[in-house]
This record gives sequence, C-alpha cells and structure tokens, in this order.
Amino acid sequence: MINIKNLNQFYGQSHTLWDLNIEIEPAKCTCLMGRNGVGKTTLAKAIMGLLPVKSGQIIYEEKDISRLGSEKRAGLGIGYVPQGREIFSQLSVKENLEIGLLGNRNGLKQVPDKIYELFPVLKDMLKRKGGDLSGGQQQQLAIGRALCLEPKLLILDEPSEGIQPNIVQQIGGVIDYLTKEEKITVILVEQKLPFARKHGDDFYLLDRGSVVAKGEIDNLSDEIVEQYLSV
Ligand SMILES: Nc1ncnc2c1ncn2[C@@H]1O[C@H](COP(=O)(O)OP(=O)(O)OP(=O)(O)O)[C@@H](O)[C@H]1O
Repeated sequence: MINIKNLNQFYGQSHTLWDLNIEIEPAKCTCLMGRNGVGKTTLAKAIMGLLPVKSGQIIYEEKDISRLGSEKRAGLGIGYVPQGREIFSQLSVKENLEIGLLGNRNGLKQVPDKIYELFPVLKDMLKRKGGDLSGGQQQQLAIGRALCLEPKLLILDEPSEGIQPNIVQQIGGVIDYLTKEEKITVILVEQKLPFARKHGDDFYLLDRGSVVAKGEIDNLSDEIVEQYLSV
C-alpha cells in the first residue's frame, strides 16, 4: 500500500528521521510507536506532505509521492488527523465536516450518513461550534472530517491522547471497522500499548528517528517494550 524507502528528514541542521524503511500493508492498522520525541509525528507529517524530506522515496500505489504537496496527496486518498485535532473552533460541526469534502476526489458534496453512524454525537451537534465540543467530541469530529475525504489511507496521530475512556473505546471500534469492513489502511501513531495491541495489526517502533523493531503487534515482546517504550 505504502512503501517508505531510505527516508531522511531534517529540521534545519537537525537530522530527525534516519534512513527509514517502512512497508505498510493494505487494510491493516500499522502502529508507529516510540517514546516522546523519537520522530513519530514528523514521520506522519512527512507521509502527508506537510514537511519536506531530504532524501528517499514514499511509494504510494506504485508512484513516488515524496515530492507532492499535501493537497495532491489528499487528492490521492490520503487522510490525516493531526495530533491536537486542529478543529476550526469558530466553525460549526457541519462546516468542519464540509471542509473535509473539499478534498474529496470523487466529487462528493454531502457528508456521508456513514459518518453520523460511526459518530452519532456529531449528528446531534451539527450546529454547535467546534470550539464548544469536548476534547473527545473534537477528536471524533477530526476523524469524521478526514473520513469525508473517503480516504484509502488514514493517518491518525495519537487519537486517544487526553480522551475519556468510553470515547477511546469508540474510536478503537471505528479503527477496527475501517480496516476490517471498509478495507482502509490505517497508520496509527500511538504511545498507549493496550490500545495499540487491541486495534493494531503491525507495528514499527522508532527510537531517535530510526526503526529499532517491527513486526506483527502480537510479537511486540515485553523485552522490546521495556527497552524502547517504558519511561
Ligand atoms: N518544527 C520543528 N523544528 C525543529 N525540531 C522539531 C520540530 N518539530 C519536532 N522537532 C524535534 O524533532 C524530534 C521529533 O519530534 P516528533 O514530534 O516527531 O516526535 P514524536 O515521536 O511525535 O513525539 P511526541 O510523542 O511527543 O509527539 C524531537 O526532537 C522534536 O523536538
């Protein structure tokens, strides 16, 4: 689905991603894991085209997209939910969702009912301002907005961060539905081990901008967790 080859990224002089090689399987949830500051968000943004890369390739559907702008990548079906959600606080829930439609490559003009089925709270709050929603509701809105793009690949940056347990559970259920039923590929940046183990299929573990372990999530051993994830 997406194949990252020898990817290097710098912030100024600071070499942040080191020669990354990552293969993401279609219709699976691949977790990007690692402690704070190892480069997970940088990698997510690099895949979405929000940061330039120094060298390497990002092969998506057999084409190198590493030099395309983020809007072009969205147009190819890559959706992104940033860490911190980036909801437009002055716009209504409906307007926030409609922003997602702007990038829809199939010309969709209306928010699909499916999104309200996945997140019923959004339907109840259509006229409310984004800024009035709770953190968990904003996270649901951010995912709903990304789904308006009808993505083939969805990148979620720490969707469970700072959110109440019942909404985390609901978001986990949505990830399962998207991968298993809709066959959407999900890249999940995640620090919470139980959530990754429950909803992930594969993992890549980063440390200081390099891949230090990878495999099926069931093979993420306690030794690896102790070495690279425990704080
Ligand atoms: N805009 C920036 N300019 C310079 N350095 C940055 C910038 N953004 C991030 N960094 C640095 O790059 C490194 C990787 O950061 P990144 O946010 O990708 O890590 P992360 O694994 O996502 O961490 P977290 O879990 O805290 O979000 C860190 O050392 C961070 O300080």
